[in-house]
Amino acid sequence: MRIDVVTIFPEYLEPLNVSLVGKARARGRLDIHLHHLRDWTTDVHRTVDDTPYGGGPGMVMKPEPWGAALDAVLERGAEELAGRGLGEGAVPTLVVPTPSGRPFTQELAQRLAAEPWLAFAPARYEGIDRRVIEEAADRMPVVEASIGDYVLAGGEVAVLVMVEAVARLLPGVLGNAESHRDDSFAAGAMADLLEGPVYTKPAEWRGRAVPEVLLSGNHGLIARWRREQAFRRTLAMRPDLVGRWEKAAFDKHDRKA
Ligand SMILES: N#Cc1c(-c2ccc3ccn(Cc4ccc(CN5CCOCC5)cc4)c3c2)n[nH]c1N
Repeated sequence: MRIDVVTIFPEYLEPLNVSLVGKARARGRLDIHLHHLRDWTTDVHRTVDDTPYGGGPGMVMKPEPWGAALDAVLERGAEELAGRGLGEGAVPTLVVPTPSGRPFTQELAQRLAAEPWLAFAPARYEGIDRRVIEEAADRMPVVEASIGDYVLAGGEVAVLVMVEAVARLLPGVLGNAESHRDDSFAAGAMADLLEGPVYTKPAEWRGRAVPEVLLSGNHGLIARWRREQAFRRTLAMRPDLVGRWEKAAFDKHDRKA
């Protein structure tokens, strides 16, 4: 997968050089290109923002630098991907982090992980002039997404979240020991349930023992205990998911009947 990121804070994305994403890059599973938006400004001050039409708080990111930056991303990326046999005229899916976006979910991460090329447009200030998104949507798929119901100062943190969530789903990125098979929110027997508690050695620590069932070697009992713990955890932390899980479990049972 190729990923392009256009930002005025490339240093904010340093974490994409370490750990899981860093390893995926080193293994050639992920090819990330950072682009400094100010490289597409034309004034001596390298201005990227201006006052909002119609008044209101803060500043808005100017369309010209973004338009020129996205032009360059498309041109360079298409050339590189054509060189890898992805066919002429390839375009990325443009992901725009925004507080007014659709929820960034595991399902959306899985959808994006199936794409060969993503471009991220993390904004700052009050966001990007709307015409940039509309013009981009005329030439590539655009996904406007939010990582949660809280307010950040810009989109770079969201890019770190989204890239990690997508990267761990790419083939060969997670080792066997770290399967994403039982992820919360992933499809499967524990679909939509939160993970229950996990334990490792020692069997007793500061007077607290590991639940006996986990030491029993009885895999059926262990699996049942884990499902029960996952259900309890979900009921306590995310009762909104329990309904979804019950429906999925019922549908599954109903389909068998
Ligand atoms: N993903 C994600 C995000 C973001 C996010 C993502 C991208 C950008 C680019 C700029 N910002 C700052 C910003 C904050 C709030 C507002 C709304 N304004 C309405 C008028 O009153 C003032 C406030 C606009 C811009 C961003 C925030 N926040 N939270 C998420 N889950």
